[in-house]
Amino acid sequence: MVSATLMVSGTGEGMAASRRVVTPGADQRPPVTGPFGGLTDVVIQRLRVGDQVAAAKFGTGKPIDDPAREAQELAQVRQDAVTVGIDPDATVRFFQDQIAASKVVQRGLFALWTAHPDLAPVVRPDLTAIRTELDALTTELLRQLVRVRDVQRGPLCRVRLAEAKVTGEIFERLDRLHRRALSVALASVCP
Ligand SMILES: C=C(O[C@@H]1C=C(C(=O)O)C=C[C@H]1O)C(=O)O
Repeated sequence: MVSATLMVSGTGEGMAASRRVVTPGADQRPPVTGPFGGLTDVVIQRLRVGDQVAAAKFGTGKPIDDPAREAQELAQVRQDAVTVGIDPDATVRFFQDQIAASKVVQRGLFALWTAHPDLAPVVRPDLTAIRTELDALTTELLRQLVRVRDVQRGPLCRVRLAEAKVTGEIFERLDRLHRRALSVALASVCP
């Protein structure tokens, strides 16, 4: 039995974000399907880390936006893209979307927790540790981008992406806020 804070759709944006439910084998969900399944899976993992970032910042006066950190991340992925042989501009665009999506999550949760302080997290995670986790996800996302290169160029890119997006939303039980963030995060995957 795994206890997880799940985001349940249809109950108002973010309102269910802090509802504790116990799901049998939440770690055994079916995988997001199709050639973009792996990529979408990691994108969703990164969105969930956005919840942790929000919890680390909320009530501390730390702003959601950290332009210096963003610039450093984007410079790094530009360099990494060249190393692994994928388009640096497209890669930077993709990571700009990941950052924007994380901020959608953070803003949504800040708004929720401000309006409903009883739903605010009681434990404040360590932002430095979370950023280490984000860096690891960056490496994994780059790996996934290399894997999907040909599908991105193919005629069915949007169809395949829609498949991964919909199965991701359902299997990962994303609420409205996280679905909105997922749309932002996947916006530039297909040319
Ligand atoms: C995730 C954070 O919040 C924002 C989003 C970032 C990201 O998604 O990489 C980076 C910096 C911040 O603008 C953070 O501060 O680490």
